[in-house]
Amino acid sequence: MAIEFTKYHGLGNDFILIDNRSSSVPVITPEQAIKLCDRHFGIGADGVIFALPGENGTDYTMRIFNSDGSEPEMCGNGIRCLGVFLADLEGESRSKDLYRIHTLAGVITPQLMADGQVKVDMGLPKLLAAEIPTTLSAGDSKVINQPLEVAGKTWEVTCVSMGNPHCITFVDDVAAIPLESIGPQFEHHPVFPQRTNTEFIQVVSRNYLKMRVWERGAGITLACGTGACASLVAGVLTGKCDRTATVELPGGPLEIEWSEIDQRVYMTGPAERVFTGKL
Ligand SMILES: N[C@@H](CCC[C@H](N)C(=O)O)C(=O)O
Repeated sequence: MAIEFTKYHGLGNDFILIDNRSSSVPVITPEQAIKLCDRHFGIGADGVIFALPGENGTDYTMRIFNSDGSEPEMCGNGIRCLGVFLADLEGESRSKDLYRIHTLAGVITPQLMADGQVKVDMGLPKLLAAEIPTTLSAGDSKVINQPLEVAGKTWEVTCVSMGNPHCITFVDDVAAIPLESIGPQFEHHPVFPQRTNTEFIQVVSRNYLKMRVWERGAGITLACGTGACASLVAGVLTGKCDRTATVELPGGPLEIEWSEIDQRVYMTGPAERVFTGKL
């Protein structure tokens, strides 16, 4: 059976997108996703994303497999790519610019803007330890500036869930962080029962943050949308930044806002089609 795919990226966080609208079961298994994501023996990507029929009255459902075959609840850069992919698939029959997407993190709404950017209502951040989940604090308390021992050093971490878990550490110089060696130690730390994504943040000003990320199930990536949202929320919780900021990632900038009005997080950034192919 031939399966068509399109490769997209959001600031270098790259995905294989598959039109799965005729079935609610992904046409690729997690094991196959691992092979497709391989950068030497496959297509090469940080994950595989499926556009499935909508559930619970939504327009579509998004599912995603990380490059290690695990299934995360949400993906910020991926959902911007999905928005553009859906618009391409619908072509002339497209009647709207805003899609309601069912995800494991709830309903997320990417909106295609006139300037080509995609603005996403990423929903409410979750802040309680049990929701992250982490055992770093009592389940019903927040995890803000908590000490965590990793690689023989004590790090002050703040944890935020954007549907998926994030552990954020503020540092003086992101370039000096040995991400390759310490990333996996954060990801697999026993205080994170579902593993974690880990963000290192340098506060350049109250509206400009520099970020490097180690992603659960994917390792070092050039950008992480949920990570940028979680980091801004962590910056506000720790008093380090304003509620609106540019988060500069190795792949480029994302504009993030944690709205004072509705407490939801909004992310704006690009999504680019790279090429199409057939498996
Ligand atoms: N790159 C993504 C996040 C993808 C999921 C993550 N690896 C996880 O397992 O939670 C983003 O842009 O948010």
